[in-house]
Amino acid sequence: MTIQWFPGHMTKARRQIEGKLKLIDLVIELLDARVPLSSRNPMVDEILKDKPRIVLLNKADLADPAVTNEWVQFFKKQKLDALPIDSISGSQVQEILPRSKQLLKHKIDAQLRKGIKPRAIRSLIVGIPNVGKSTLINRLAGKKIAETGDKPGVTKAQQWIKIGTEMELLDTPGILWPKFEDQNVGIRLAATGAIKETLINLDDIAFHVIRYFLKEYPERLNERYGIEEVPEDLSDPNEIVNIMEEIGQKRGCIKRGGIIDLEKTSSIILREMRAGTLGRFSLETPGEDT
Ligand SMILES: Nc1nc2c(ncn2[C@@H]2O[C@H](COP(=O)(O)OP(=O)(O)OP(=O)(O)O)[C@@H](O)[C@H]2O)c(=O)[nH]1
Repeated sequence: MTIQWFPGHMTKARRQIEGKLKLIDLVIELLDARVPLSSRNPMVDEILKDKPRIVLLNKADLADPAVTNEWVQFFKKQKLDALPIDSISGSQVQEILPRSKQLLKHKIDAQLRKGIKPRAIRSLIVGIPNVGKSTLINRLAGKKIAETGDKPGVTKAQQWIKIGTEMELLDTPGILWPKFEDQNVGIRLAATGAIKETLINLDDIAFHVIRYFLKEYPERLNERYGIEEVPEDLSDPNEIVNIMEEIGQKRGCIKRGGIIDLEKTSSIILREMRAGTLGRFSLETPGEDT
């Protein structure tokens, strides 16, 4: 599996962000709480350099809360303040301003000591496509500013949006790219809907999802599909395909001649997983190989 990504786009995106960095005090790095590393640009430190930064683990409403907690600790060790949020309901979004002020406290205090009234913190949201940048901008602004959608690559058009009196946000987010060369990253991003399904074989994505759920959340597969036994050897692809076929059989995905329709089965698994029918889940944990 290879995903084509024109290197020229990366250079252009990087230059655009570097141009904006000069205008701002703070970067808000948006990651998907279910896949914080896979949804992270591998060159982000190099691109953002020493610009103060807070990390937001977005879509935390969909992620496994225990694993999200582990990620918060992981980022803390890297001296990064990570905050789980849900941009749709707005849960924890109100924490962004106090955390930003805390991060820039030395600068704000220095201004106050000189008798200067601190100006609004200028910030920029950065993240890969479909991570929720526009949804967060709209939530912070309290109105619809940016175009949102569930298809990757919708964000377009720049001005400062006032977030109360203490923060201003650039209305156009910085678009980063994920680590495409890693097959696991591609699969996890396709599983969470961050990259177009057409780029990766549906069966491949569902295969990896089922294997992960068998390992981490077997009880969910039992509840939903009646999968009572977890195969001993999860590294054996046959075992995983057997489980997928069992699901297909139960869901009536049968082709002519009694053959299980794996593509239809995969499509059902992915749809139900994304709709939350299989419960809240994370597809990677800190320390695990990505
Ligand atoms: N459940 C949940 N869904 C979210 C959250 N934030 C965004 N979404 C959904 O994720 C999808 C992508 O959100 P956008 O705000 O369009 O993402 P974006 O990063 O601006 O995407 P591009 O325009 O492609 O760069 C939409 O369907 C949103 O409704 C969240 O916190 N929780």
